[in-house]
Amino acid sequence: MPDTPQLQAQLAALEARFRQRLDDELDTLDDLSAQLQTDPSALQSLRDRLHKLAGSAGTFGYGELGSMARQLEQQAQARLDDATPDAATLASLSSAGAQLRPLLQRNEQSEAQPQQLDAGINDDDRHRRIGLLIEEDDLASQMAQTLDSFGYQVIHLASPEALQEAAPLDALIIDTSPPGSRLLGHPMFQQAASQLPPLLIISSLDTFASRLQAVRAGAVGFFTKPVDLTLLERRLERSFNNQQGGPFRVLIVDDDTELAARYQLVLSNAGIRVDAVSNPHLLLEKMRSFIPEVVLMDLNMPDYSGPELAQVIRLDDDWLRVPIVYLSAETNAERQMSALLKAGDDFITKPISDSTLLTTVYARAQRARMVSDALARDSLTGLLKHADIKEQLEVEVERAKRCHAPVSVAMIDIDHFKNVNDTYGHACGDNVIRALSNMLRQRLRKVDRLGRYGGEEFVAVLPGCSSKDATQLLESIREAFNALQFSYGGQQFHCSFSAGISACEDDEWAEEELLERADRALYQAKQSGRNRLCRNTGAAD
Ligand SMILES: Nc1nc2c(ncn2[C@@H]2O[C@H](COP(=O)(O)OP(=O)(O)OP(=O)(O)O)[C@@H](O)[C@H]2O)c(=O)[nH]1
Repeated sequence: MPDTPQLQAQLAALEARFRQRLDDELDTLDDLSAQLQTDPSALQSLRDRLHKLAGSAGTFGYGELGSMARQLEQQAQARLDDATPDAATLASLSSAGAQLRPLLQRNEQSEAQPQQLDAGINDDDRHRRIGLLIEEDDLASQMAQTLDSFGYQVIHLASPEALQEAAPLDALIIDTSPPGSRLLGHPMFQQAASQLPPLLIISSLDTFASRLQAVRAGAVGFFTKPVDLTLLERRLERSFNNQQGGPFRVLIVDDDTELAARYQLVLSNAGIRVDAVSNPHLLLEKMRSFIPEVVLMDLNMPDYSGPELAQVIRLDDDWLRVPIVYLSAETNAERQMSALLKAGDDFITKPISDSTLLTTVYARAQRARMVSDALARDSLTGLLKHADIKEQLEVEVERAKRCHAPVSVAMIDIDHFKNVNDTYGHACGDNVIRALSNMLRQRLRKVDRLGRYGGEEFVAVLPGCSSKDATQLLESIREAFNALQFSYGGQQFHCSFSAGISACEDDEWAEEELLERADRALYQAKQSGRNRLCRNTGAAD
């Protein structure tokens, strides 16, 4: 595979150059911020510099810094558009460099400890920040408590003006129901939807007009009182789904290793995971171990043609969802068509510009993931289905072997769930299942994989996590779930779960063994009284 030292050196050189530029850039931002106090004309330069930084930082792995630069850029733009002085914006812009510098340091620290980053529980994943603009104290505190138990960080906002100060927010929930509320008419909500976090609106009016007003305000969710908090949480989660799922995986099939290395450089620089095969005999093996979401296929190779290899891939039902894109200097439309009729989904014509390559791959990968997700996800919980979580376990075990890193598996089963159904009804039981799945999803990291294994049984795959770390994490979720209060028909009740944990802390284990061990540990947890975790470390047991 073309993961050559030269490529690494190229990437490293690019990154080092950017890192060096960052120091200078933050110094310049400091200067401009200071200048802003006395010279308003500095605002335009400040905005332009922030714009550039927002565009480049993420590409080089400084995602948080890039997002903050984007927020500041938007503030500067808003101020440029509106001549009315605004003390809060001015104060924020006057410390632009100071706000960005800690994010750079934070990035640096996490870069310095890649192992810890992998093995850490939850800490690498910032809790999602949810702003609440809710006047009614009872609703605000009930919502804060529920969102907190799902692992969100709740920020209470006293007024729309507080929005800027609270940025960056991952979502904003506003209550428009108090009589005479003009919240949605506030200038803060008149800006483009792309400049606001995803908006969820609560209203006391369940009418077409109130829904239309919500849509026009750019809402991604609309709820009438009394608010079903489980449903609201689910909608929140759905609005985040597009942002989740880890880097796209792209496989390049090309006998020209130099060229493949070039594509790899461009794609991996944009955060895409890339692998390459130059020997077609290894193609199927690579498909199975890497599980790509897009295949980039050279059209003409010495002993094989691209369409032949594409057809070999298409013989296997498992790969029907994976788009195959030909990379070719072939511009003849008829010949392109003939290749596509055999197999394959798209053409990119060589020479390929970096942006064409990236755009095509992104669009294809995004769509493939959406289709895959829609097919793979369980309708009640939105989690991966049985077969798909097993597939993800395979991917993670392979990765763990490659990186010599641990991976843990947790099998989680709600206790006495039949009683919940029998006492409160099946619909209420469904809500309990949803609540646990939402809580797990929130409290696990983005890199973790979570599936609904059976009725009230879940499987979590935790890459980079030792069994000790996994136990600690699951223990905190067990406590939070047990503390969650469910209500049904005026009755209140609590639920619990038991879990079995196993881990692969060396390279020898197969995924089946991990699942079996977790299952045995779960059985043990049930036998010893439920509402507890048991660990199966693989040591004589
Ligand atoms: N509401 C609801 N119930 C389900 C669903 N899938 C499975 N169940 C029910 O979950 C219950 C599982 O019961 P059991 O396997 O006996 O286990 P349990 O009562 O949880 O007891 P322990 O696991 O031993 O603590 C059965 O009554 C199933 O009908 C679902 O999607 N929704």
